[in-house]
Amino acid sequence: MGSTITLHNLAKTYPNGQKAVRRLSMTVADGEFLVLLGPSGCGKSTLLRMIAGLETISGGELHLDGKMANDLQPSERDIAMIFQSFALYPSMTTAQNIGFPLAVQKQDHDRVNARVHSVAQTLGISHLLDQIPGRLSGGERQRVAMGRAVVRRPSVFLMDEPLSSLDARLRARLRTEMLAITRSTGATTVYVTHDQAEAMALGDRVAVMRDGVLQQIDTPRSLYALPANAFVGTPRNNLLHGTVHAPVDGVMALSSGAQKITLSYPLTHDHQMLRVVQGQPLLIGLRPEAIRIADRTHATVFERAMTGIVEHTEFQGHEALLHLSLGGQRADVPDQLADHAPHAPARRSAAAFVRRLRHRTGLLGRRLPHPGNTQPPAQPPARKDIGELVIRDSPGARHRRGQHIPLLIDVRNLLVFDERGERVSPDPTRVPDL
Ligand SMILES: Nc1ncnc2c1ncn2[C@@H]1O[C@H](COP(=O)(O)OP(=O)(O)OP(=O)(O)O)[C@@H](O)[C@H]1O
Repeated sequence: MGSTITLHNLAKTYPNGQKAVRRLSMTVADGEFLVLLGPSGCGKSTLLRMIAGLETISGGELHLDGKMANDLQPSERDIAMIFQSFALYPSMTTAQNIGFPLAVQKQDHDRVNARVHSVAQTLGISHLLDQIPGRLSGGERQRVAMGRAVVRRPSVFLMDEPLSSLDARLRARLRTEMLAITRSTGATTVYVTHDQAEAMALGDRVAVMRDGVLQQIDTPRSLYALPANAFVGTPRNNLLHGTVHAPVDGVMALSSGAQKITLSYPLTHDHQMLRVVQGQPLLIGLRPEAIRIADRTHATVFERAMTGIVEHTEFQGHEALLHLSLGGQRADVPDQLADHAPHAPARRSAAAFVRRLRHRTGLLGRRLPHPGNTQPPAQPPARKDIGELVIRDSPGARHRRGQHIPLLIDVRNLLVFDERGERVSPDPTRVPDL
């Protein structure tokens, strides 16, 4: 059995004034595996430690199974925590380390023994029960640490980058095992990582954080398909500066630098709505599946030709990454997003959407300057040295620096964000159809 964890406007300000978590609200369902994803310093560990009771809460409420838990002692929360640096008792054997939480509860020796053996078997470390940690490998020690967390069958697991010190193969194997164990116990899990691939692989849902602010919480599929903003979508997106052209008597197009992507007619609902942001500085997100290397003669009705110039090739064994220049300017995630809490879901009418778009892009009223930041948003510097576009290539292809590469862009897979990084296309009010 797991617990439901509810955070309501949870906040943490450290004594030095550092705001690590800002009014964060979400609910983790009973038995759910939730991944907290975000870059270093965004407040993931602080949030986890507040749930565990290891850090005081500065504001808001924490509820465990509907009961206010802000002031509960860690030992009263039925929570087990697993850290990156697994602190095992060096002089205790594997069996003693795993059984320790039960031993301190003064449980019957035979019962403890039986539980330790059963847990060790599940984790594949029965043959290591008499070893001390100094004689174990990193992976084995992490298994023992997991065993110690699992043995008392807590209703919540909190895991803080538990696998980050292990090599890639072991990490992949252990994370599958960890998922299986938490599923089998029915516990609720909150798992912290800054590894996007790990988050996507593990999470029932993924909560993306930036600078203490929750950006989006959703299933991995929805996060990938419909990122709320450029920050959430960036790790797998190429982000280009661009604008929408919508001449009254011509075809609508997006341009980036000297290159143009004409949209397909009849226009989709999402593309029709882009008319409202014409002429505005925008960010165009191109996911890897939106781009392929092929000549315009191979284009489907949804594909548009572009040309990239090879700046650099990164050989990765199973594939190569081509860094291409498009003659435009690569965009980075706007800093303004940092303090910007995502919008509450809006009404689903097109009119409301248009009004909101207009407001955001300054057609109606001026946007208020960000608190403490009265400067206009600065354009990030051009990074022409490595190109604006990174695409996958077959490892056998030998493209030379300076070579012109024909590209086809699928207009159905375009993401468009406003200059603050908020998604404007696909329609932000659309419910994922996945
Ligand atoms: N005890 C503390 N006192 C003051 N500031 C702190 C303290 N602990 C953390 N911070 C700050 O709070 C912010 C969030 O830290 P936190 O460790 O929660 O981030 P994180 O996302 O877990 O980072 P990482 O992935 O590097 O562990 C950071 O700016 C950090 O420097």
